[in-house]
Amino acid sequence: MSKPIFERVAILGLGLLGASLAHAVRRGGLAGEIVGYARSLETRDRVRELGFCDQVCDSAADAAKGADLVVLCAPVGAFGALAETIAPHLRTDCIVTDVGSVKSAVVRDVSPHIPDGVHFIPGHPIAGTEQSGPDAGFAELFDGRWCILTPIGAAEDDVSHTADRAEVEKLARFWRACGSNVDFMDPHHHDLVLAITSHLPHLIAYNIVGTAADLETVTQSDVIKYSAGGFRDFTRIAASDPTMWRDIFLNNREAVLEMLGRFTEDLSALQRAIRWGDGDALFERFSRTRTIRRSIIDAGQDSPVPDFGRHAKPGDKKA
Ligand SMILES: NC(=O)c1ccc[n+]([C@@H]2O[C@H](COP(=O)([O-])OP(=O)(O)OC[C@H]3O[C@@H](n4cnc5c(N)ncnc54)[C@H](O)[C@@H]3O)[C@@H](O)[C@H]2O)c1
Ligand SMILES: O=C(O)C(=O)C[C@]1(C(=O)O)C=C[C@@H](O)C=C1
Repeated sequence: MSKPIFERVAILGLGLLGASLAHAVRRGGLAGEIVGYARSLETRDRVRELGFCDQVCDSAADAAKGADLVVLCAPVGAFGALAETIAPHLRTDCIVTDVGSVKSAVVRDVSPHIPDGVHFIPGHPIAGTEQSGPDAGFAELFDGRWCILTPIGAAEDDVSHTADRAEVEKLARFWRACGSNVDFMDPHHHDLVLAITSHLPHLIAYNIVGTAADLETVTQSDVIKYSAGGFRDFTRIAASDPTMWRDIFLNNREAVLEMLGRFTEDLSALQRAIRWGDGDALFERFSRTRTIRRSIIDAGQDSPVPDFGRHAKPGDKKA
């Protein structure tokens, strides 16, 4: 158990990410007090029952008051309004951060509301599951995963010239104590990288599962009964929270459209290779992608099944 890094951590939004963060903060003893806010009474009551916050407030302003760390954990489309609501109540010198899956739009929406003397340091833990809500949270979610911080004005991998250098380092220390590895990027670069590694895969999953569900010649029960490994993996991703993902696509539009354009061209090339029986082209492509998978495993970015960080929680029965 470490010494607390913050006196009062306010977590606004108590779904998968907010709840997991509260659990991780408690596990590490990283805060004197964990205060939570959720929009609905039902969630607030459930969080009181689950007991992972020391206090659950009925308003975001009350939760943020007196906090030296405020973490926005709602869907990214809600961040601007949340920041506006809490702004007058923020303690001077407090750090405001977030866990949103896009960064440029968050900087655009939140920065205008941040008062002088408050440090806004956007962040994104690259850790999640397809589950949502407060019951889905667990302390191990961030263990061994990357958390990307995108301090405003910092070049990639270099936070030395941000005005908030000491605060950036404090926040990085906090995420490390939550189990993460920390990296720095500028928001634009983050959005491009995540567009290909996270957002496009989700779009493809939503689309392929939707296509299968709409087929007339293959019934839905055929799809469910004979769902092979590949399709099954897509259905897990396509079960992710619709509000969260709507907000991600609306707020990372340009980067996603750029990656989607490239993807569509590459898909057309595969289509052509199949049509013309060009086995060499298919073989070359599949061999190249196999190397990527091996590099991910070699880099320790994939874990053996069952993967508690992604598919299940410790204590869950093996499927
Ligand atoms: N789920 C993932 O895999 C994952 C991973 C990394 C980052 N994120 C980011 O974390 C954030 C939260 O995602 P999650 O998976 O915890 O979602 P979730 O649906 O489990 O939880 C979101 C919470 O925010 C609350 N909320 C919704 N609208 C709100 C509003 N207008 N004001 C205040 N609260 C509101 C919801 O009631 C819910 O409690 C998102 O910004 C998402 O992009 C998610
Ligand atoms: O594993 C999953 O279920 C996830 O989708 C997690 C995932 C990802 O794409 O890797 C989803 C969104 C994030 O912002 C970060 C992580």
